[in-house]
Amino acid sequence: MESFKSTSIVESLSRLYNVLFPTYPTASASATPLNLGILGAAAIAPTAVINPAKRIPDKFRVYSVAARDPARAKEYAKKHGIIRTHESYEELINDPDIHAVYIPLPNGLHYEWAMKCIDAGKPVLVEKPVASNADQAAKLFDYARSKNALVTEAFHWYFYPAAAKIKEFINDTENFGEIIGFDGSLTMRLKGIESDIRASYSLAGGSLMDMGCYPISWMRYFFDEEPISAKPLRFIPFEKDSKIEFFTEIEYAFASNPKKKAVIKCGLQTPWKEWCKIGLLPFAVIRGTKKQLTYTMPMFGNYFHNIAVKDLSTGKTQNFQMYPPGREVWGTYEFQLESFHTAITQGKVEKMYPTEDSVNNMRAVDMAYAALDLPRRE
Ligand SMILES: NC(=O)C1=CN([C@@H]2O[C@H](COP(=O)(O)OP(=O)(O)OC[C@H]3O[C@@H](n4cnc5c(N)ncnc54)[C@H](OP(=O)(O)O)[C@@H]3O)[C@@H](O)[C@H]2O)C=CC1
Ligand SMILES: O=C1OC[C@@H](O)[C@H](O)[C@H]1O
Repeated sequence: MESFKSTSIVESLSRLYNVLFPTYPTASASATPLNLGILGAAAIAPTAVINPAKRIPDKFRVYSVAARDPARAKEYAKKHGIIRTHESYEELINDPDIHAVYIPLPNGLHYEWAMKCIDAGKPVLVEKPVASNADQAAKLFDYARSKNALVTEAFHWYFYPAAAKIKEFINDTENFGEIIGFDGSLTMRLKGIESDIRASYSLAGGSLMDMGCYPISWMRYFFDEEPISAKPLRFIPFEKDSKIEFFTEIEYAFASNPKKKAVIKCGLQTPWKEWCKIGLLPFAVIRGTKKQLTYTMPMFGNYFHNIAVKDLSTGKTQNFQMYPPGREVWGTYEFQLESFHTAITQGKVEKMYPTEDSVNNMRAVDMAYAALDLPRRE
């Protein structure tokens, strides 16, 4: 609890200003940053790596991007200040000047291109979910191990210091009680969803794949236990492809306690009514027998986050924040990228999202699809 504190409005506004209007440090003269290459002129790359790299210019520089259409790559590179482009994904990963690769391709292409990066001898940060299903994820990491290669999933929330502090807090059984429940939610209403990669079964889309994988990963992280079964509570299919869910609600059960349950809500096209009930912001609620903790904004926490601890015996709630001292403006992505650098340069792979968690997370996603009677993503 000592590491949790309340943030004043002035602190919050000043931090928010600096997050929205960032100033970046310049690289030191002696710096030898790693050259990062991006596969695909993807919408997420500026948030996930291009801007975060500007905060750590001694460690990374975004060196190149490749797109299916080379002209698109050139335009994207110009817009984002990327040094050069490659004519194809293949050419980029095989260039000796590229030291590491980031894969923000559609989910269904993660496995294929991560395997190719291993063969090209490149450490690779793969967007979530790391593969289309658990078998693929297991194969990918087995292959990476056999080649002593670094392949890691971009579950950026994991790197925000508040997550580990919360875990420490809830694991103090004397204070928190036994952990018996979880509610996690990540929902949105995406514009242009019909033509989005998330609505394509052949690209391994779906709301569990895109959004649900986050609250599932929070559940597994805070519970430190794998679910044994999943029960579908609600499912709204995409009218043009019933294999794609636009909104899903799933309940998981656990072996340690038949009463222990976790409810996950995720939506690509969340019904307005549901949004009014659950709110727009992502959250993870961990229920103990003595206390209940609500972590609002486990991702994008540098804009704002809140940790509400309710004492179940008094009914009183205290609210805290945990902006990392000296790095208040850093988001999940900056911490993730810095860890990726440490893993590459110092071999500290334990800094990255654990590979067994990547596989088990996909197992929980596969389990949910089976429970919904929907085909696993391939
Ligand atoms: N960490 C995070 O916070 C977030 C992660 N993501 C993840 O990042 C990945 C990309 O998401 P996002 O950036 O929103 O998606 P985009 O559609 O913007 O980008 C996907 C890229 O994949 C390339 N691509 C290659 N083959 C295909 C194909 N057959 N169909 C469509 N695109 C193709 C395109 O690159 P090209 O330029 O070569 O045409 C495109 O730029 C997903 O895995 C998603 O889960 C997404 C959002 C947030
Ligand atoms: O990873 C993600 O996080 C944020 C969402 O808006 C997005 O769709 C998803 O891909």
